[in-house]
Amino acid sequence: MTRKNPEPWNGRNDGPGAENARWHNTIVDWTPGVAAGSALLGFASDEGVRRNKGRVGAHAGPGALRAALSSLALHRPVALYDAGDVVVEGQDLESGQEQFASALASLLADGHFTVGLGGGHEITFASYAGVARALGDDGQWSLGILNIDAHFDLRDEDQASSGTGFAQIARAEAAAGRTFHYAAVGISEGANTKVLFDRAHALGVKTLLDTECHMANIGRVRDFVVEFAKSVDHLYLTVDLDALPASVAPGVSAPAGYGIGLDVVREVVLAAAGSGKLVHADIAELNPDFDVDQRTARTAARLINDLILNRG
Ligand SMILES: N=CN[C@@H](CCC(=O)O)C(=O)O
Ligand SMILES: [Mn+2]
Ligand SMILES: [Mn+2]
Repeated sequence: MTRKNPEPWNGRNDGPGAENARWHNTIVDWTPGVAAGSALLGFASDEGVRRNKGRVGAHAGPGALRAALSSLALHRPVALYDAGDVVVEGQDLESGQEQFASALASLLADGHFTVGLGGGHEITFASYAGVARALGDDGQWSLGILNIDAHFDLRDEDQASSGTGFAQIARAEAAAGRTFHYAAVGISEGANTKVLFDRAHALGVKTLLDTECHMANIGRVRDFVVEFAKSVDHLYLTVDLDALPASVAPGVSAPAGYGIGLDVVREVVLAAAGSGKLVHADIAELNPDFDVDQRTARTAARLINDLILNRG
């Protein structure tokens, strides 16, 4: 595992000034002591996907997300920082998760809003660990974890993977004497066995199925997010891109057979961003090897942009 410094951002340049602002000519490298803003931290890992028997390639996700963000126009002044990547080398996922958690906790302690760039969904335990450290590991705060995903990722296995993150968090929260607050949006009945649904039920997971997530039902979807956010002190949003239809997000390990529409995902992201509770978000499972015309990366980039610009 290593820490990689940010690389230069490039993109279309239409001239100087705020009216020509894009990500690449606005974002600067994070350095200690910079004014609070929004900071990107990559997690270049697919060791969790490999352990979960998926299609590897997500280690290149952070670079592909930056490339898709670079030319996006910025319509409001915003302080953007790139804090580089934590790179998981070989099979040492746990050291990488620890290093990501430590770097994330420092950024949060400095007052930044942070966005984790995955990487497989093994990023979620690293994100959680960093947020918990920043809040105070032994504190009695409540953290809501909102996951947009086709999968519960509640596998109960000896070895951590991209499919175990929320079971690991549940155990960590119980060990700290806190209640586990987990809400999942876009869950597919076809992609989760009864064992996983039963585990979700036993853990009190609030669930919206993919079949419930459509625009005719958007009021209920929005209420679900708003009520969940109200019920906790702090919110962490994680977006697994395999929640989207395979036509929108082909570049993932496990493309959705059904999937929830981008308009619904955007509403969920905006509701989380506007909750006033959101401290951290991450985007998981982008696998550039299977992407088509950067379709998945571009979609993810718009969601990151929406999240940062609409955070209340
Ligand atoms: N993070 C992904 N988790 C899914 C993967 C499913 C699959 O590979 O088909 C899971 O473990 O259920
Ligand atoms: Mn998934
Ligand atoms: Mn997942």
